[in-house]
Amino acid sequence: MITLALFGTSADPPTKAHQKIVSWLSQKFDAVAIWASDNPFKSHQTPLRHRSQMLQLLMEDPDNPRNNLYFDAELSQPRTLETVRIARQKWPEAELYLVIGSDLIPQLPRWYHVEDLLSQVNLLVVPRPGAPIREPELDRLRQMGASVAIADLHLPDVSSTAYRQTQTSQVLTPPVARYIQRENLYAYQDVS
Ligand SMILES: Nc1ncnc2c1ncn2[C@@H]1O[C@H](COP(=O)(O)OP(=O)(O)OP(=O)(O)O)[C@@H](O)[C@H]1O
Ligand SMILES: O=C(O)c1ccc[n+]([C@@H]2O[C@H](COP(=O)([O-])O)[C@@H](O)[C@H]2O)c1
Repeated sequence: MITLALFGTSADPPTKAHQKIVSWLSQKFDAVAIWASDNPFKSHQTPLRHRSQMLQLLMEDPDNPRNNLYFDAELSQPRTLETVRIARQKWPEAELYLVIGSDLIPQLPRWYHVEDLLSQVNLLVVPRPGAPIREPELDRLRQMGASVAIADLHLPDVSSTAYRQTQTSQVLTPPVARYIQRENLYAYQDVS
């Protein structure tokens, strides 16, 4: 049995935090599957094909020495239950760990068929600055059948939203910043 981490993101755009998460997972798990997807709860500023391209650029980082990262466009489903169904077909021998930041804990009970989802994966929560992990919320997930672990990982306080609002390229990895410049994405538009 191998351990497989599943990390999906809207990647609009992917930041240095996403990069750190992927590097850490690559060191801790036998294999890591990543994908960019549309989020049923959000609208996105950039077409999925660009977000997928930018996410793949994270894999070029020399901090990812292990050859165990898989970008997989077939996993790119808005509903994670569908992603997990596909992952189970592809890696039938794997124990699955669904990775989410702690900011997603309060909304997880509203995900599509969440109890079915939680019965098929372990949950690995990555602490996010500004999103404290509250025990009652974890208990609620456990009551829904979740097996929860907390990652021992310290991440920068950066977000895709902050990038979209300020275009501060320090929150991006250099290949992603170059891609955005080349494709002229997230161009500042003053509509006032
Ligand atoms: N700085 C961070 N620390 C911890 N987890 C993070 C961080 N940034 C993103 N994540 C986690 O990575 C996953 C994908 O995040 P997402 O692509 O939505 O980034 P985001 O910065 O939250 O985007 P947006 O600002 O557009 O909502 C989610 O599980 C999220 O919780
Ligand atoms: O399955 C759901 O109902 C569901 C609801 C919201 C978000 N998700 C998934 O959660 C992952 C992270 O989303 P995001 O926007 O926080 O990067 C991404 O793969 C989404 O498809 C899934």
